[in-house]
Amino acid sequence: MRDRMDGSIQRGQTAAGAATESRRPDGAPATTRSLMLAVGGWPAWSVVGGLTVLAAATTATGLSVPVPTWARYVPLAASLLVFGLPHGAVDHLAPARAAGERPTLRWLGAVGAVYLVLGGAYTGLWVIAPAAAAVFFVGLTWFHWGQGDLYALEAFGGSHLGGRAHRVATILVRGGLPMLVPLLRFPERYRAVVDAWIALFGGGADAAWVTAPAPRFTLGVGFATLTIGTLLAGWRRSGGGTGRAEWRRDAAETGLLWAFFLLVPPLLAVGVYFCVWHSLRHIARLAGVDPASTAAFEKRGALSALLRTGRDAAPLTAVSIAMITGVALFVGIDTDPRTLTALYLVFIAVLTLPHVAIVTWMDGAEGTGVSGKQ
Ligand SMILES: CC1=C(/C=C/C(C)=C/C=C/C(C)=C/C=O)C(C)(C)CCC1
Ligand SMILES: [Fe+2]
Repeated sequence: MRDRMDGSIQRGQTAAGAATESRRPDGAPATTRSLMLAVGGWPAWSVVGGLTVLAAATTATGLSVPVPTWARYVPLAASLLVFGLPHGAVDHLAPARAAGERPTLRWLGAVGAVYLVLGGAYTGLWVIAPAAAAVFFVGLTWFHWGQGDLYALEAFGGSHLGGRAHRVATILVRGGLPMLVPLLRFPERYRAVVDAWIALFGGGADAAWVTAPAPRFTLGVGFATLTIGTLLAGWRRSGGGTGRAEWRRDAAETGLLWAFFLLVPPLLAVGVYFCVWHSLRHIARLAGVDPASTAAFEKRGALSALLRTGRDAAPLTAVSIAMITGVALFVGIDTDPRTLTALYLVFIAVLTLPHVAIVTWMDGAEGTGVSGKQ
């Protein structure tokens, strides 16, 4: 969908691209790239890189840094305000903007209906079959976080990305890093999180299959092979010049995330990743389709663009926090952080299904992700 021209991204073919270009004929595609680097690139690389170096140093020196139990919950708790919940709270405006239109009542109604139907159905599944709903949630996040990273790779340049098979493989690799790699190193902690989701619904909290060693070994070897194969395919396509540099960034990110999720305890790692990696990348995407945020970025920089998107996200973030607080009070949940985290994640799960539908629709409208052509 994007041809490379003089090192900038050409988005002419797409609905959003056409609108973007007509709004800013002076090089909007390059702005998409710098927005993704400034908002979705450097902050994520610094935080995830810093934590990985720290974790590697303590592991290598055998030094044990006791992380107090409550601290493990901090990033996930922070995601209520720090980019996590807010990144989805712009869904009512995002599809219209991705299509190069103004959000009208019709758009709002359509997004509301998607949330009501899919969110409602998925809530039902949690009540009827919590174990199946839990497995589905991990699979859904696997796809969605992979989809988010594929979009970012394209925004960075992405000329090493191939056709559909390579794109699907890239989604599987990028989504599997946060969803599968923690299981390989920390099965017990992984299982505790899944058990707590199921326990919320009173079911027998026993996801014993999570910690079974044989499938874990097979999954690990399979996923490592998929990672290497996907990177090799990208390397072959990348040729020389900027393509090779883009491939190098992809490979470095992939390696970094492998190390991060192998070294940092999962609750902490997934919480940090959700806030500064996935959510910030999506916010960079949102800012890129919103003329006001893009203008703010061009004039005053990344923080200004973030504040504008934050303003759009504020009302529905507040509604979501009120809803989850209401549910917690209504069911009289205890204040054990494990239970609160489980409730928060199930709440996120219910919001994530419609959110994924919206983002997948945006991919189609913009001709990106699996919908992208080479
Ligand atoms: C916390 C945690 C887990 C799952 C988290 C999930 C599934 C989060 C999903 C968040 C979403 C979808 C946000 C919206 O984009 C695991 C990997 C089971 C175990 C380790 C700790
Ligand atoms: Fe998302």
